[in-house]
Amino acid sequence: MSRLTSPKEVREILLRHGLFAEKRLGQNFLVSESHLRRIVEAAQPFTGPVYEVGPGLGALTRALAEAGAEVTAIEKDERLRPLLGETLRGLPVRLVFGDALRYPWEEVPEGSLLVANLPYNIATPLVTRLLQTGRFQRLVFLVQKEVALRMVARPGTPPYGLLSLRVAHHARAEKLFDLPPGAFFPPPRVWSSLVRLTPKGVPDDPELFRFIEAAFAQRRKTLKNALLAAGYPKERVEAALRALGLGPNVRAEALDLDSLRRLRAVIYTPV
Ligand SMILES: C[S@@+](CC[C@H](N)C(=O)[O-])C[C@H]1O[C@@H](n2cnc3c(N)ncnc32)[C@H](O)[C@@H]1O
Repeated sequence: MSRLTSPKEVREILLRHGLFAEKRLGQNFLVSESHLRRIVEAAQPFTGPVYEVGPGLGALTRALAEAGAEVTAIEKDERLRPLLGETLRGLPVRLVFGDALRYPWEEVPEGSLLVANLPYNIATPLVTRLLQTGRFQRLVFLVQKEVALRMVARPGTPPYGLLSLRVAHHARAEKLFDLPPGAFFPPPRVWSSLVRLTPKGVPDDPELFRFIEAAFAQRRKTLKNALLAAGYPKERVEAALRALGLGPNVRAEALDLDSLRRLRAVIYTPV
């Protein structure tokens, strides 16, 4: 059986099934055996059911199942059904065909894991949603390097923003290693990174994030002007900045999650 770990093997199996890699679905298949192994290692131990989004040709799915994971794989591309039937034959994998953004993630068992080479166009909304469910104990996934940098960014650095804060609210974030375009077939235009998120079990806080969205809505403005533009009362904003020892020209991207949380609390404290 083909290991699917070279461009040649991937080209052959696609050809045999009359298929081609669909760019629209982010189909860049991982063809590097050593990276495959490192992804499986980063996800272990498999202390809960493993969900994979986008099994593609089944290379990662197979590696996970062979390492003892109980895998549910959700694939949008119905054309891959016969091919996955072949590559996953005999393995205890549950295949679901459909859009991962419509999957009932709120119903997965607590302590589940996500392990995936994510389609680039749904990575951010999907990861945000999975964190919000509070059901995952570990998420290990490949994304474009630029998205990985935003997920792990510290305040005051260019990639820091709403995504960094959403991730920081829910989880400890690590960027484990980078992969060159040549680790995939067809090769994407950009580098990718493996990210591991370890949720802290903190409930979602939609009101805090409405405030943070307002603070970051206009990055060129000062925090004060961004909040005024969003309708927060001037005297409360000024008083809160003073209470936190922040100058009137401070920008949202200079503040960490804790400072933004305190700022919001002071703005909302009745006088
Ligand atoms: C980057 S490829 C990864 C394939 C395979 N896991 C690998 O590592 O070689 C992304 C996969 O996600 C699938 N996909 C794209 N959008 C999806 C969606 N909304 N829901 C589920 N799967 C999706 C694509 O068809 C493709 O198989």
